[in-house]
Amino acid sequence: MFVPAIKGQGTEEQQKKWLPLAYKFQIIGCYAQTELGHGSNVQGLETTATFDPMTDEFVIHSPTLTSSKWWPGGLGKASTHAVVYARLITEGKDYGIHGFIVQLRSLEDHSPLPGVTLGDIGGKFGSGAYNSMDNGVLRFDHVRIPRDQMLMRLSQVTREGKYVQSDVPKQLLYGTMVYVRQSIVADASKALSRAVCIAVRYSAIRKQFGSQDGGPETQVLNYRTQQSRLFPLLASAYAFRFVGDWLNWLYTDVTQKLEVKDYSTLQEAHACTAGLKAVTTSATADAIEECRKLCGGHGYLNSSGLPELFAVYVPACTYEGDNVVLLLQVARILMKTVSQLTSGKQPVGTMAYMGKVQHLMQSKCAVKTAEDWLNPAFIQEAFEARALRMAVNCAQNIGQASNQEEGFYERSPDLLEAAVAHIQLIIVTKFIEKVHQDIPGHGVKEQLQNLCNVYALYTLHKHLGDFLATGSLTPKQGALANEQLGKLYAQVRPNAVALVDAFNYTDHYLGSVLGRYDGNVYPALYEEAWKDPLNETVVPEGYHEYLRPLLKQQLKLSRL
Ligand SMILES: CCCCC/C=C\C/C=C\C/C=C\CCC(=O)SCCNC(=O)CCNC(=O)[C@H](O)C(C)(C)COP(=O)(O)OP(=O)(O)OC[C@H]1O[C@@H](n2cnc3c(N)ncnc32)[C@H](O)[C@@H]1OP(=O)(O)O
Ligand SMILES: Cc1cc2nc3c(=O)[nH]c(=O)nc-3n(C[C@H](O)[C@H](O)[C@H](O)COP(=O)(O)OP(=O)(O)OC[C@H]3O[C@@H](n4cnc5c(N)ncnc54)[C@H](O)[C@@H]3O)c2cc1C
Repeated sequence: MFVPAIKGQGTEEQQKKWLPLAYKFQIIGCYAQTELGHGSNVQGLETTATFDPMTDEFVIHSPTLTSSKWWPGGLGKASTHAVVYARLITEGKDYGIHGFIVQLRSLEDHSPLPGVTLGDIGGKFGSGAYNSMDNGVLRFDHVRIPRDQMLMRLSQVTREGKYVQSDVPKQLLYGTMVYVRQSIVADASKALSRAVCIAVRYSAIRKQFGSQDGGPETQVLNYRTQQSRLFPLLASAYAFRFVGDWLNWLYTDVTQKLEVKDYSTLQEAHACTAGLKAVTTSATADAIEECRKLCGGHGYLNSSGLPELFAVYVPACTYEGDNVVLLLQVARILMKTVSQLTSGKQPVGTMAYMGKVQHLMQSKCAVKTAEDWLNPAFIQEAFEARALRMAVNCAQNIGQASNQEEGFYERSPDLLEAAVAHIQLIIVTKFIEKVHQDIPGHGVKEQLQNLCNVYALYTLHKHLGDFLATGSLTPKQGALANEQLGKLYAQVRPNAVALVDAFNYTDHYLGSVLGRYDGNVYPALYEEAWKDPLNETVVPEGYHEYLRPLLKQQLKLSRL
């Protein structure tokens, strides 16, 4: 994040100076935004950067305990520099949050520079790999930096101390977060597909209970309940991959537009990255835990790979924007779009469907049989109607409040659901678009088509309340969707293992005895147990000190 921050907010000159140093690891940088007292509310940060025209320097200071930087990854032990976000004060006026490059440690011996106090914030959730990340705490006591270490692409402070705003939107200050949020969506698919690969492979190996005619035991993957819990997660892994690819395209497109000062798609980029980050990370965190349960008792062993995957993954719901906070950003943009519908302004990009308001508010779903749900046009329209009607309902309810902000606050739980509906529509749409493209490989398209339908109909089934409450579907149509879903699971079953093998993960990368490619699970589990340090001794440490006296005493008592 240090590098993208300099790329996005630094002038060409600043980029020329700092980026080669970072690329060659001659300096190590971190992204120091969050403080002890404020993370979500970036405008509430308290660290100050006060310009001193006498010396042509900024004085970086932490005025309160709550202004201590808290969480930045790489800060605690490794970083020599940070991009620090602080309130810029010049000529006695507070101009709000800006980025500054600040050296923290000596390049000679790595000791903190004068006025800098820093360290690691301590152990984190689980005993997994995230504890190898040195998330840190940082305080400044009037630390001076040259004026040219303010990141000056978006605004500048002159030698005289005059504040000059460039003609670019101030939201570009948040550009690094937009970049990382789109990477996090791609990362969600990776984490989810790892968990699903382990659970599918193991479910094909694991057998429980005999068949009714006394034949061999049943692979747990053949249980309908196992399929109905697992196959939607498999479909989600593919869905997130495709929407992640599309989001990467959108981000690249926005970046190219920004270079020629076209800011028209900035809002779209913010809404899509924030919303997709929130929906995909929440779904992935839940799915990894579900995969653990799908592996029964063995899923709880560290050697299954799932506990560590969960512990490392779950903060994704919080970092780079708490998911609820991000969904409320999407909701704000939805409300703005709804309010502009009456003025005739045509929504664009992923909001374009809202332009069909007249039709979608009254449309009746034409599904009559379970097979009708295989028609992508029916799926698309049902998701569009649900999302639009939820947004319009929210807007109408907010409109009845005494003021907009109060209404937004009161209706925020409904707004969250409306935002989720909009984002799920994007995921479904991008999956449908994907399966309409040319897809090489015999039968691959058909499999992707099945997964696309599983993702859409499972999402519909899970959120059926939304579809019914908005009148987008009848209860009968909801039941038909569920009936079709069951048929789809049966079609996915013969290819389930191939569909996870297609992720092409090595055993080393998966790090799971349950998810081994060769399926040799039981010998591997048995062997793994013996590697436990507890098994290095037969008689445990502490036996003579604690257990023996206790056992002896019991023996004496029983002889009395
Ligand atoms: C690099 C490779 C990555 C690989 C990825 C894999 C894994 C990643 C691994 C680890 C990640 C590790 C660490 C994570 C690091 C961090 O967590 S860094 C800290 C991140 N912090 C946050 O995300 C804070 C969340 N808060 C915010 O984003 C914002 O402050 C806010 C919630 C959006 C509110 O801001 P505020 O200024 O109050 O805005 P307001 O609501 O008033 O909106 C003003 C207008 O600005 C628009 N807007 C808001 N955000 C953006 C944006 N990002 N881009 C564009 N526009 C934005 C908003 O829509 C408003 O527009 P109007 O037109 O005025 O309505
Ligand atoms: C592993 C990890 C790595 C991190 N790395 C970095 C880093 O490198 N650099 C950095 O600067 N930061 C980093 N962070 C900080 C991270 O970005 C913040 O923790 C995150 O943005 C959430 O902010 P917060 O902690 O202030 O949560 P809070 O905002 O305090 O959230 C607490 C609760 O309040 C709710 N809430 C908050 N505001 C609202 C609202 N307006 N409406 C409704 N509900 C609300 C939230 O939903 C949540 O339930 C990291 C955090 C973690 C966990």
